[in-house]
Amino acid sequence: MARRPLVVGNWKMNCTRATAQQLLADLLAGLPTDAKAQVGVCPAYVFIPELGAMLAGKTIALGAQNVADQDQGAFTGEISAPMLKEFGCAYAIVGHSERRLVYGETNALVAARYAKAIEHGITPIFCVGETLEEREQDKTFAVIDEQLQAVLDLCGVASLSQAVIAYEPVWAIGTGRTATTEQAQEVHAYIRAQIAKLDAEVAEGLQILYGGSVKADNAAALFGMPDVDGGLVGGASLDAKSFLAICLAA
Ligand SMILES: O=C(CO)COP(=O)(O)O
Repeated sequence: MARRPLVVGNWKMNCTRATAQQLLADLLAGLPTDAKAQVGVCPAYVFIPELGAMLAGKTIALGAQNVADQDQGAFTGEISAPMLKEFGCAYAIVGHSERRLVYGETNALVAARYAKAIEHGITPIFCVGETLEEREQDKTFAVIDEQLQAVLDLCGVASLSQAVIAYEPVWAIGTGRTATTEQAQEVHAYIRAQIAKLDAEVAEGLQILYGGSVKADNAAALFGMPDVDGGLVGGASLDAKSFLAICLAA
């Protein structure tokens, strides 16, 4: 089964109201309608209503950078899946390393967020990946096993047919230090093989994105690897020209 490439821009906590609109307008103007890759953008929550309106009927998909583990209630600062759905979000990133490491989100919390996205028909972009220290201690696969297992325990392998996985080695995020194509392929193939042990069909159809210093000049090589199905792009997604070049490399 051929997997369609997917390229998603994670804008993180960047842009003003005006620059967010301009960036999206430039992407809409520059992305060919017959682009091979599905393209998505994940702006900060406050920009979602306006950008969602700009995207009505367009081919670029809208996503959020996180999603609550609850539907509604006394959860100050959280945004629920039904709220995101109402504003047209097709995707929600869960378990980004910045959430895990800066804000202390655990595997269990990430799995609960993932579950809510699935329950409400939002595709979670489930991030996994090791720190530099973990890689140096040869713990990469063990760390990824634990991150995956939390989601498998709560939601089962079938849920992955409605999800996307993003492998983001923490040491490659925002550092300009990209994983080599071989390093990325090795981990992507490992993730797919682990899932294939449980369900070969789900594993075959699963889009596994690479994230971590994806740029216009390394995207084609990364996306050319057999188990790399696109990218989750941070810094380079804030510049329309470079993000469009990355999209077209997929
Ligand atoms: O964290 C990332 C995407 O979610 C990657 O960020 P950079 O592309 O800036 O390294």
